[in-house]
Amino acid sequence: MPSITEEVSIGDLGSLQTLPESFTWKLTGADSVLSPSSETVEESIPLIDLSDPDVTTLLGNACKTWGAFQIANHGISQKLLDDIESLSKTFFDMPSEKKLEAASSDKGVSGYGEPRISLFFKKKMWSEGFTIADGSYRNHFLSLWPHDFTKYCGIIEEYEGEMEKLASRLLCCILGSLGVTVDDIEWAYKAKNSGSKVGRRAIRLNHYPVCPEPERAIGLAAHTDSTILTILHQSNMGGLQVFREECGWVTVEPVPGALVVNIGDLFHILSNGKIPSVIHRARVNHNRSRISIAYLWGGPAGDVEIRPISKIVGPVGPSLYRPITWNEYLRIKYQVFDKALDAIRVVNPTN
Ligand SMILES: O=C(O)CCC(=O)C(=O)O
Ligand SMILES: [Fe+2]
Repeated sequence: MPSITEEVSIGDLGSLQTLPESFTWKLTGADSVLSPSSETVEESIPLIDLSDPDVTTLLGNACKTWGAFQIANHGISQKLLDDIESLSKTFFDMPSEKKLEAASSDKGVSGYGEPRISLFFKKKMWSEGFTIADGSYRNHFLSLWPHDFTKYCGIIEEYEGEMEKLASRLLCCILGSLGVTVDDIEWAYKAKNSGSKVGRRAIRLNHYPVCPEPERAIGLAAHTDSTILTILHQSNMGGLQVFREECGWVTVEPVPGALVVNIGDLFHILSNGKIPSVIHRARVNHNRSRISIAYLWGGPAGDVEIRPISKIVGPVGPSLYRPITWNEYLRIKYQVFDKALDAIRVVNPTN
């Protein structure tokens, strides 16, 4: 059999019959997934109906136990979810050269390319993505789809607007479970009252092509999101797994119409570690490709400092994380990756 050159373009992964060496991961026992027969723990993240009268308690418990949950009755129309999924599919189905025309620049995050966390790993991940972090997607869309430009930009704008509302609603409820409100976060309170956006946000379209040897490959390596929270629309194809200390990796089975919510590092900081960010990853499979759309709801722009909410820390409890701007946190994250929260942790917290 001819050996596969290591010059693999991520835009062509789905056509490969053999797993190239640069994509092989050594997955160990710790990487195995909780067997569905385990009786000791709840088997996966809870599905929460947002119209449930007990929603605050349910969300609070899910956040503390799992750092992730699925939501039903979230108010996002199925049409919008289908539209953004088919937009993503149209993009990823394009020839590699076409996708590369939308490649992100060296400096920027917006555009087409490998997962941003790739730089922390020697091996490559079996996925490609398109990040929408600013208005530059409009230029890409115009050259990719001159005829459908308005329609596709409309889908992105509507998705951003709807997700922002949903994310704010989730933030209120989860804070409520800790006995505080958005008004207890100074910058969020100011943003709310001035009618500006609470945090910066991005949409990441992810594509995981079919893989010849899924057990030796990884779609997206283990990470936490640098967000307040992330709302993930996964197509009806599973692949997302969350990590829980007590039971290892747990698969999040897709529930039709439901969305997945992951707690990110910023919520971890705001809650002084009471609502920890969740480690998660994406696996791949050999018979169907998978698309996921992540709405990443991040921190405030500029020199605004974020810190644990004083009402949560309380008059006696020490604040575990030092004040930091969101830009600085992201810089640290892209230097030390999974040690970023430790890097801003106060060594000897005093009251
Ligand atoms: O595709 C998935 O299931 C996970 C995506 C993800 O974690 C991300 O985009 O940060
Ligand atoms: Fe993620």
